[in-house]
Amino acid sequence: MKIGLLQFNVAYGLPASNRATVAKYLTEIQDQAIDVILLPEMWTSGYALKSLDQLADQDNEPTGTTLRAWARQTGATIVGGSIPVRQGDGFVNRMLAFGPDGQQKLSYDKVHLFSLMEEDRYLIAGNQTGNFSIGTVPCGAVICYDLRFPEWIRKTVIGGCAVLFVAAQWPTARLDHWRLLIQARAIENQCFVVACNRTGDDGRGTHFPGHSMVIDPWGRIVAEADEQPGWLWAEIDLEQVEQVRRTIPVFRDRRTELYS
Ligand SMILES: NC(=O)CCC(=O)C(=O)O
Repeated sequence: MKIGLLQFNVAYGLPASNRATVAKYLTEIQDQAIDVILLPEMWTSGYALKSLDQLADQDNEPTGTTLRAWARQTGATIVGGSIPVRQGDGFVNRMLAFGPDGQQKLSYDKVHLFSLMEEDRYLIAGNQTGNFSIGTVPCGAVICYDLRFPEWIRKTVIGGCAVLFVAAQWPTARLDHWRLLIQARAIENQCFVVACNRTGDDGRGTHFPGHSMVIDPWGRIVAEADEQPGWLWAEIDLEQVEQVRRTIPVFRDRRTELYS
């Protein structure tokens, strides 16, 4: 599976500009055989939570149509980071994925809202795991702060997951946590973790370090970006998942009578 992670400097409160940025990066990869593309968290709006009335999608639009068109155009599954979407009287932080045939594969609403960035004041939390498949490969998805909840990720992986996608806006102040948590989640769940973070400054005092990463089921770094915006590429060998699960049979050895 060939994967492209697109980390970029999300323009605060400017969805049209952010859509144009991604579209421009996608022109760089025409005619390449790519299986999956991953975008960062809240990539249309940034954390402009006070302006969600104007910035959020309605019924997943217009971003749903854009992601669908990009998936068809690139021939890749697009795991579309996340975007704010109006939901009833409030808003959710939602990840959508579309296959190369334009079919929607996933709608996952961030479950753990990050109070340090006031998400709990402005957003409604999801309550369903993000399981989907790419071809025959079982995949899972979580969003940023969800990474700190191993019990939630275990539940996602038990639902079937060889590759876990993570979309993030994770600040530089906790870059060491970002790198360690991604590796830990890969080791304990014996799956690939593909994690895309944004770069740049949000203009409000928070800096984001990029460092998008791909980790294999043994916890080794397959690819890691630096702070610069752009593509990170990785090719992953899915057979490694079963190899690692055979070597240390963690899933067989769980004591589910003691915990679920
Ligand atoms: N956008 C987020 O959920 C940020 C999470 C974060 O920074 C953390 O330390 O956790």
